[in-house]
Amino acid sequence: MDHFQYRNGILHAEDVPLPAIAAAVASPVYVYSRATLERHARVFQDALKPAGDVEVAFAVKANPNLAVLRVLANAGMGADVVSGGELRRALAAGVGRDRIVFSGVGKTDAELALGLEENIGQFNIESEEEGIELSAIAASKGATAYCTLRVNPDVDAGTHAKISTGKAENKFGVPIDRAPAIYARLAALPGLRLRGVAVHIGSMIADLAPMAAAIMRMGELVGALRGNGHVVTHVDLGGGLGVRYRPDDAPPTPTDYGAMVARATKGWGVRLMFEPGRVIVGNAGVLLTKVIRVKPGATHPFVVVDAAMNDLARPALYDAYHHFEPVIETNTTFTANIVGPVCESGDTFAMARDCGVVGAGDLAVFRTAGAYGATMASTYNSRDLVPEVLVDGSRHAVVADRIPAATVMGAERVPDWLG
Ligand SMILES: Cc1ncc(COP(=O)(O)O)c(C=O)c1O
Ligand SMILES: N[C@@H](CCCC[NH3+])C(=O)O
Repeated sequence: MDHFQYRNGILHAEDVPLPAIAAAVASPVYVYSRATLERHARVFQDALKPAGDVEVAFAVKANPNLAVLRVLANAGMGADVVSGGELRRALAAGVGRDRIVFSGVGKTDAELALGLEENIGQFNIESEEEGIELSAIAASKGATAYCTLRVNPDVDAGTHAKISTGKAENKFGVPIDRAPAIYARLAALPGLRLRGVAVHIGSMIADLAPMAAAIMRMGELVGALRGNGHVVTHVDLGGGLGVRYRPDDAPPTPTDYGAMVARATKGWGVRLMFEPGRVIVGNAGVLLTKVIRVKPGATHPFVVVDAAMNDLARPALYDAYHHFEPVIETNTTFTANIVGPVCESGDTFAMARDCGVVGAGDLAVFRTAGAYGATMASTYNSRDLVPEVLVDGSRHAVVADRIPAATVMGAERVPDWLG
C-alpha cells in the first residue's frame, strides 16, 4: 500500500494533488510520501520480529536524500553506507553512530579512518586485504573496529546480472570456502573485533528460495566458525527483497521474508542484521513528468516526456519497467513508446507500452521511483539535476535541489516540519 492514489480523478501524493507540485516546484520532479516511508519501515521491522534479536539498517544508496533518511532514522532505522559521503549523510540525518554499518568492496584508507573516527557500529569487511588495512589503521589510532566478514556464498539470486552480488564471479565478499581461514587470520589481528559474518546476494530478488539457500550456507559457516573456537554473535543478512513494479507483480512480502528468515535461523543465537533499500523506499516515490509532445512513430507514437535517462537511469541501464500513468485519470488507453529528450535512443522508458492516453502538456508519473531514482541521476546533456519533494499530509517541501554530493550536507533542504 502506498499513498499515491487517485482522488476525484486526480493522482495525489497523500493529500496533495500532483499538479500542485508541478506548478509550485518543477517538472520533472521526484515526489516522496512520508506516510509511505514510515509505513514501509514499520512493516519491515514488524515482519522481522519473529526472527528475534534484529537490527535493521536502511541501505542509504537506495535513497540518500537527507529528508528521507531523517524520516527513516526517526522510524528506528540504522544505516548501511558504502562511502564516506553516505556515512556523513547518515550522521547528518541523525542516525545513531552505533547503528551505522559500513559495507562496500572498495573502502579507501580515508573512509576506513573516517568510520573509526566517527565510531560507527560495524564494518563489513569484504576481503582479507581490507581487514589487514583496517586493523593497521585502527591499531594506529588505538581504536577498535567491530566487524563482520562478508562472504560470497556463490548463490544465484535470479536477478538482473548487473545487480547480482552473491555469485562466485561477482566482486563482493570472500569465497565461502576460504572464509574460515580468512576469518581466523583477521580474528587474530589487533584493532579488529570480528564478531560474525555478512552476506548480500543481490537486489530486486523476486523469489525467497535463493535467499533461503544463502542463509543455509551462512548457518553452516557459523557452525564451522564456532567449531574452530570463534565467538559469533552477529550475522548480517543484507537486503535485496524485491518490490512490485508492474501492477500484477507479486513479490514476496516482508512478512513472507520474515517468516522464512525466522525458520531458517532458528537456534542460531545471534543478532541478525538487515540492510533493506528498495523495499523501504521504492514505492514511496514517483517521478512526476510532463509530456512535451507526442510525435508519430513507425509503429507507435512517441510520447516525449520532460524526464529523461539522466533523471531515472534504471530503464536505460537494466531495461527496468516503471509503470507510467497519467495524473488525470482516464479510461482511454493507447500503445506508445515513452521516451525522454536526451540524444540517445537508450533514453527510452518504454516501448510499445499500453497506457492511459496522454497529450502535450499532460502530467504523468513513473511509479516505484523512490529507490535508485534521484540517487543515480546525472546532468547528462547539461540538464539540471532533478529536484525532489517530500509530502506529509497536505504539506509539501522541496527536500533537495540537487546540489552535488560532495557539497550536499548543509545545503540540502530539510523542511522544519520534519523534526
Ligand atoms: C551490501 C548491500 N546491502 C544492501 C543493499 C540494498 O539492496 P536492496 O535495495 O535491494 O534492498 C545492497 C544493494 O544491492 C548492497 O549492495
Ligand atoms: N541500482 C540498482 C540496484 C543496485 C543495488 C545496489 N547494490 C537498481 O536500480 O535496481
